[in-house]
Amino acid sequence: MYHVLVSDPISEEGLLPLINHDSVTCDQMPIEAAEQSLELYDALLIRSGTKVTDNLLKKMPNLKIIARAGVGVDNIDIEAATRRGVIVINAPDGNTISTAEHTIAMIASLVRNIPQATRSVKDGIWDRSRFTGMELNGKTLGIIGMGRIGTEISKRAKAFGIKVNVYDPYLTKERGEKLGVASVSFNDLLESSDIITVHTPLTKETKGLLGFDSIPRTKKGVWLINCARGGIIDEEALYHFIKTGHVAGAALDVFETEPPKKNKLLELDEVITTPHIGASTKEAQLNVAAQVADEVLDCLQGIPIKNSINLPTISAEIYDKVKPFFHLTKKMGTILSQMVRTPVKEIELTYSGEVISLETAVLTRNLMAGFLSARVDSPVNEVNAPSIASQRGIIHGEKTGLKADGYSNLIQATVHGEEETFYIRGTNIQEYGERIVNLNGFDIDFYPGGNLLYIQHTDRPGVIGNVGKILGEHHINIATMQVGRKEIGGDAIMILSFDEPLDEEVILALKEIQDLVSVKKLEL
Ligand SMILES: NC(=O)c1ccc[n+]([C@@H]2O[C@H](COP(=O)([O-])OP(=O)(O)OC[C@H]3O[C@@H](n4cnc5c(N)ncnc54)[C@H](O)[C@@H]3O)[C@@H](O)[C@H]2O)c1
Ligand SMILES: O=C(O)[C@H](O)COP(=O)(O)O
Repeated sequence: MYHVLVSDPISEEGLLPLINHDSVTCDQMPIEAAEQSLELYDALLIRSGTKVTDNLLKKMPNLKIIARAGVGVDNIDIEAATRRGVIVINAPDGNTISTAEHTIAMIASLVRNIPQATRSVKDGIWDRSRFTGMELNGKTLGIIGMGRIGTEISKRAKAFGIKVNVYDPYLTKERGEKLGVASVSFNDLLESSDIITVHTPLTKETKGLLGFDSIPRTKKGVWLINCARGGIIDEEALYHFIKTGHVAGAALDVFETEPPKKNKLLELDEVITTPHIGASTKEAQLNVAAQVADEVLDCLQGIPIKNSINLPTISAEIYDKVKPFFHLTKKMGTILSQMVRTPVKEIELTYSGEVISLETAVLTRNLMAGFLSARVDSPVNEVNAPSIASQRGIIHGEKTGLKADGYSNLIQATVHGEEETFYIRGTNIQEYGERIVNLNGFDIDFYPGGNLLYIQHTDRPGVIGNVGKILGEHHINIATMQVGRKEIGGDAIMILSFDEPLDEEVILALKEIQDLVSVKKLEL
């Protein structure tokens, strides 16, 4: 008999296949109430209310799977679950439509003052002139993040006669055309939109994407919406620009801290809110519950599951053989994602030398995971990377036969984008471990780890000296430095490593050097 604990409110109807299954006993109660019997459970089903910490996992030694009935898994310590061999799954698209509909409802409510007018009527005040709104027909909606939810919003907005502009650096032109939206630059979106709605994950790049720098570039009287994750719109900046009258109003389903505490935005009439209920409809809850119920049953019965976030799919024996290339391929993907910031159509892996006798498919998936991690909301691993890539129209392929160039093994990953092609080559050398040996035709040799800086420049006397001079002026010690060029006086690159991470100020100073084409920190 399998024991399942459902510790958040999840649609019972959706869970019926699990609840009614002969081999399952299902308890529905919060973690605190199950404290005495935690060691019993084989499966844990949650929403965002349950925090799955390493400590909780320690008390659940029998646990095989954690199922998140929804998208975000930021309340689960994935690393701890993976380490403890617990599979984590989610239901990535079960609540897409409901969240898109909620966003549309928020937009309509905001521009027509519906919550404020409701309050006024209920207070006995019949004031029709105070609530003059804005018509949506003919206005421009800027959607930042054209994934599952952004796409559904664009379809619905068009029915209102709204023109839709989208900004998503990872959206290919072809997909944009297929969806019938105008893909524009971030700046054009800011300048052209009457309403801006964000639908990206919360990442280092999207935190404060609408903030003190960008909001002043929007139209005066712009309306801002956040039904994605708190923090994508900087709350401090939002408050400031509503007070100055630049932003007409905002609709927020999510907050930097939930529930919001002492949040000044809640004092403003121009701000309408809901308590993170984008996914809270009967239908969405039924969808996500049914999706995870099926997957949990499959998992408990040993049937392969589809939406795993961390499932290791290879046996320990195969894992041992591919291990030397495991981190290497992940890092190659991560470097590629930082080198290529434009839409991508294809990732092609070429293997040569000893590595071709191994289970290279897992390495390819691993590299894709490294590449995609910076671009999508939910965790990407070697299990779910291919399906995430295909959802985004990125194809991938593998071949063998690259000349090993004297290395006992060599892996090349080539990214074909709309505007550029970029490749990276890596190897694992017995005495030295992982090395990156070529970046887009530049022979180079560095360990992919630590604090790295990539500089592209023209091969001229004095450039390297100037880099050293600026770093010296900032009291920065260079640990290692590699230079690669294709021909004398042509394009060249440098890879430098440091003991400490570099400040932005140093990067800005380096960018001032003549003959430097690009300067990037490589984060691994
Ligand atoms: N309010 C709710 O109850 C609720 C419900 C479901 C999902 N969500 C949140 O909504 C957001 C979107 O969910 P989704 O399912 O559409 O995710 P998704 O992964 O399908 O789409 C995210 C999109 O953002 C794009 N993106 C990534 N970085 C970007 C950047 N720097 N600038 C512009 N675009 C960028 C990606 O290319 C992708 O197309 C997530 O934050 C998710 O957690 C909220
Ligand atoms: O990540 C999600 O799916 C949404 O934010 C909804 O979360 P909830 O299931 O706790 O409502």
